[in-house]
This record gives sequence, C-alpha cells and structure tokens, in this order.
Amino acid sequence: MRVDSVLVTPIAFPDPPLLNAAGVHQPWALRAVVQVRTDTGLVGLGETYGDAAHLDLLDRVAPTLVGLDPFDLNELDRRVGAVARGVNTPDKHGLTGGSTGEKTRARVFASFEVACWDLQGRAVGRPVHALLGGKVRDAVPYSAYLFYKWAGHPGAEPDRWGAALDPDGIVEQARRMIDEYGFGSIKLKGGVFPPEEEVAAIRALHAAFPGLPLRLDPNAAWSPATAISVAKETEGLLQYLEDPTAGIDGMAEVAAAASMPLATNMCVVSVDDLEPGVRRRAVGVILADHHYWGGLRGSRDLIAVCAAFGLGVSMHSNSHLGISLAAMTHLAAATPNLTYACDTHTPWQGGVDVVSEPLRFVDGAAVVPDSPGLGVELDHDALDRLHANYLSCGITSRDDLGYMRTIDPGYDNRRPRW
Ligand SMILES: O=C([O-])C(=O)C[C@H](O)[C@@H](O)C(=O)[O-]
Ligand SMILES: [Mg+2]
Repeated sequence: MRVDSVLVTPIAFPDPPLLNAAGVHQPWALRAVVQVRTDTGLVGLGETYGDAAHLDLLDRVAPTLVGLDPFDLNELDRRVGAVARGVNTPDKHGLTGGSTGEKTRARVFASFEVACWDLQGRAVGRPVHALLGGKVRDAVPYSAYLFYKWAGHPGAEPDRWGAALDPDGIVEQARRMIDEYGFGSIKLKGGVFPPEEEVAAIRALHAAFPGLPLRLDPNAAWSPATAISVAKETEGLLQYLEDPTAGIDGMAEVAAAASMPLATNMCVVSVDDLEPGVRRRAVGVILADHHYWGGLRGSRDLIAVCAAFGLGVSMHSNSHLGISLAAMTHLAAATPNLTYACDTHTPWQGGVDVVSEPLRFVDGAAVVPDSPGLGVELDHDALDRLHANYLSCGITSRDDLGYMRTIDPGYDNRRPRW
C-alpha cells in the first residue's frame, strides 16, 4: 500500500463569540481536512488547523508524500522535516503557548500522521485504538467547556446559547450543556474578567453542581502573585488550575504555593519543555493535544513521560470537527493513565460536521468506535459546503485580538493583565 495522492481542503464553520484572554472568536473557525489516498483505493482522514501559514506548509509537504508507506511514520517524519525544517509558523492568539520550529514541524507531521493511522486501521480492518495498544475504556469522558460570551456576534442575531457574562449566565450555560451532553466535570475559560469575577463564577458553579470537578483556565492572563492569590481563594474548589500564569518559572512559583495541581497546554508544549517543566515542578497535569504534540505517536510519547514522572493527563481542544474528535477519542481510549476528562469544543459547533456520523456522547463521554481506522466517514457534500464557507468568509488566519479590536478599538491584551 503506497500513497498516491494527498488532498488538503481548508474549511470554515460558524463559531460563536467565545471570549478568552486573546480577544474573541471570529464568526468563522478555520480547519483543514486532509485526505491521503492510496494505490489500494483507501482514503485516510486527518483534521488540522486552517491558518494560512500552516496551510502553505501542508500544501508543500503533500506532494512529497506520494509513494509513502502509511505504516512508515519515521519516513513521514523525514519527509515533513525536509520541507518544514527551520520553519516557524506561530499563531496569532498564542493560546497554546510559544511556537518553535520543532512545534511547527510536529503540527505539520500530526496533520498527515492521523490520516496514516486511519489508513493503517482500514488496511488491517482494525480500529485505531487497537493499533495503539487496545482500548482500556469504551467511552471517553469529556468536560463541559464553558466560555464567557456575548449573546451573538455584533450585528447578528443572538445564537442558541445566548449571553454568559456573569456567574448566573455561566451557571445557566453549564446547566444547558450538561442537560444536553451529560458532562460530569466543568472547565471555565477565564482570563476575560478581573479574577475576582471569575472566582465568583467558580463559586456559583460549585454551589449549583455540588460534587462536579471544576477547572479554571485564564490562559496565563495573571501575574504569579495574582495566580497565587486566586489559588488560595479557590482552595478546595478546583480539580486543577490551568495555566494561571505564563512560562515555566512563573508556573513553578505558583505551583509551589498552590494546593491544587497546575495544568498546562501553554508552558509545556513540546519535547524541549518537558525536562525543565518536570525538574522545576511547574506542572502537575499536561493537556495532550495530538495536533501539536506530533500526532498520536508523539502524544503517546508525551503520555509515557507523564506516567514516568507522575503527572496527570488531560486533553486540550481548539474549535474542531468530527475527525479530530475521533482521533482524540481513540488516543484517549488507549491511554490507561488518562486521569482527567478531556476538553472538547464540540457543543459550540452547533451540530455542523464534516463527517457523516459524528461520535455520539452518552453521559458526557464519547462512545469509542470499533470500526476500522478512525471509524468516521467524510461527508463530501458537507466538505464542499464548508470549503465554500472558507472561500467566502474572508478569514485566512484566526485572529481573536484583531476581531476584538474591530469591536472595541481600545481593547488591551497586555499579559499578565491582572
Ligand atoms: O488553553 C486552552 O485550553 C485553549 O487554548 C483552548 C481553546 O483554544 C480556547 O481557549 C479558545 O479557542 O478560545
Ligand atoms: Mg488551556
């Protein structure tokens, strides 16, 4: 089985005005769908970022993959490296920490690697989780991922979620999301309002959903001193505090003073960060994300390091559709030391998808598919529609800050902000 063509299709789908430390989500979220076709007639699927600089790299790598054996991930890595070596494509929002050449290469590798796993599974008639060592659970728990948000994008009708700008709005959002999906834990995206307001929202969630684990993630919007004082105020309330402050030094300072574990998808984001992150005891939980940790293979290596050093494992999510959800779910299904429910943006995408039958959620957990490969099929009509969105939406790179400043020209995104 050899690769005979690779197709990368940028897509856009509606996204609500979700607020974060970088600004606000634009009306359209960008992704790219990767189809790797073989001379045996199989097609493997991948889903990745849709920003212009990333797409440019994908388009340059794609033709070099012709002739590749989809089982030969080392050769895939070599071919990606031949194009991406030395290239650094930081994103504008910075919500997944800094960017390096190594992280850029891992992101490009991952885009094709997931499609190779899908092909491997389809070729041997087994699900990806079986190739990853076997599933240890039949359903993967995800958390309710809450955001402060406006009722709708400026100038547009309110969306189905409405506004959530205070503790009552956040509790109401949580209630609806839990009613619909059955989630058993809650993450609040913070870094939007002064910390005391976000602590008040955590207290309100604690009162409304006693016993449900809570997390707060301000995306490094706080100084170490502010983070330490929030950690004290939320003692006993949080399962973990995620990226309260920037960098390994700052996180180590806060971790030494905080009673709850600190989690990250911002300060330990590639292999080079692992040694200092562990040595400085900066983090207790790492949010794996196969999209930038070098695919399912790189994420498994990360997860093995977490096991070796007693770090907890969760999963990070950006706006995504059903191919990414399937990839995350297979990886999580085959991860014995998945210690926390994963993040997903799925509820925010309003049922829009690029696969014909997205994974189902039951009691807050995605049911693990057992059909060959990733277990999802591309909906070609949906792909055409979402690609047409991409061509007409006028966005070519995600820019939460730029969009926010079109609405609030004086918006200040200083970090730390508090
Ligand atoms: O730090 C995190 O958990 C994220 O970066 C998750 C998402 O990207 C979220 O913050 C977003 O999209 O606004
Ligand atoms: Mg985070």
